[in-house]
Amino acid sequence: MAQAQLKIAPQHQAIPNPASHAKVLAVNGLGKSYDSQARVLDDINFDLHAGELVAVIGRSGAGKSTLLHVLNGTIPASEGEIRHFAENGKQQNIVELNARQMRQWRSECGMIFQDFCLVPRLDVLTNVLLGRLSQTSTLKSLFKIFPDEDRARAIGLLEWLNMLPQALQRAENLSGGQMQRVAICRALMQNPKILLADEPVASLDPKNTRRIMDVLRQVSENGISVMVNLHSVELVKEYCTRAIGIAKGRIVFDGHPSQLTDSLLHTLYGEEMSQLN
Ligand SMILES: Nc1ncnc2c1ncn2[C@@H]1O[C@H](COP(=O)(O)OP(=O)(O)OP(=O)(O)O)[C@@H](O)[C@H]1O
Repeated sequence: MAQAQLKIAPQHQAIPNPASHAKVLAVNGLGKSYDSQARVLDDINFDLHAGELVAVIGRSGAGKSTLLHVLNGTIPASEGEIRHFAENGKQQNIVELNARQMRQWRSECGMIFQDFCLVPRLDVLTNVLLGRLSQTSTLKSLFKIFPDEDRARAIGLLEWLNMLPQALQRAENLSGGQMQRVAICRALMQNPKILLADEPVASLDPKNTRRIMDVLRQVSENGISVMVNLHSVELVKEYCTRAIGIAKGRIVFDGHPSQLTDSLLHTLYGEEMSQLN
């Protein structure tokens, strides 16, 4: 996919529904408990399709972040299965992968973390190139030896997200919105089929928020399945093709954002309703 040439799309009038596209994930009976605590995720079931832009919503502590981390494999599941359907027809259960297979899975399932996880003292371009880490030897990355085609792709992605002027700046000198864009470039560098974004617009100003949401929409329109934790129902309704609502670790809503009624939102957010926008 040539994300590097993509341009931010203009405002969309109607949200398409890509639920009929190829299934990429089937999550069945997924559960998670940390230590001996009660279940943080309980009997989670859903399918994910190519090109969907799915918002994961719910009050603080509902389990949204945990869900994305379990899908990505950075946190192990306690029970259930996450079945991945690859383009070549192969299937695998993510919860059963060994370490090598898990590294491969993480290159297909990119994740943008809440705290960006950039290397502060490295320049922006190298941070983006580190997205190829699973496909490059550690020694080569240590000495910043990357193939020309990877460099060209990284530069293309930075250009797409208007970050090329900062390419040689240290990541630690960037603003939050700029760091978020670099984190997206790094995740896309892996050429993922699925992109998970854990609160990518938290603490961003309105302009940067729209910029990031426009990018996520563009990515999904190119066939990548995007799952994003969001706290703004307004953004969910404007951008997402589907919303999954979680309360106390269970899915209580799975449907089109336009179906999110006040009563459903009240079930999801309780007294946090007043803080929504
Ligand atoms: N590493 C951990 N060890 C123990 N408990 C954890 C851990 N991480 C999260 N939890 C607990 O799991 C529950 C769900 O947390 P999670 O971060 O997934 O919620 P969230 O919906 O993403 O919340 P927020 O919107 O505030 O980020 C919370 O009760 C939290 O305290």
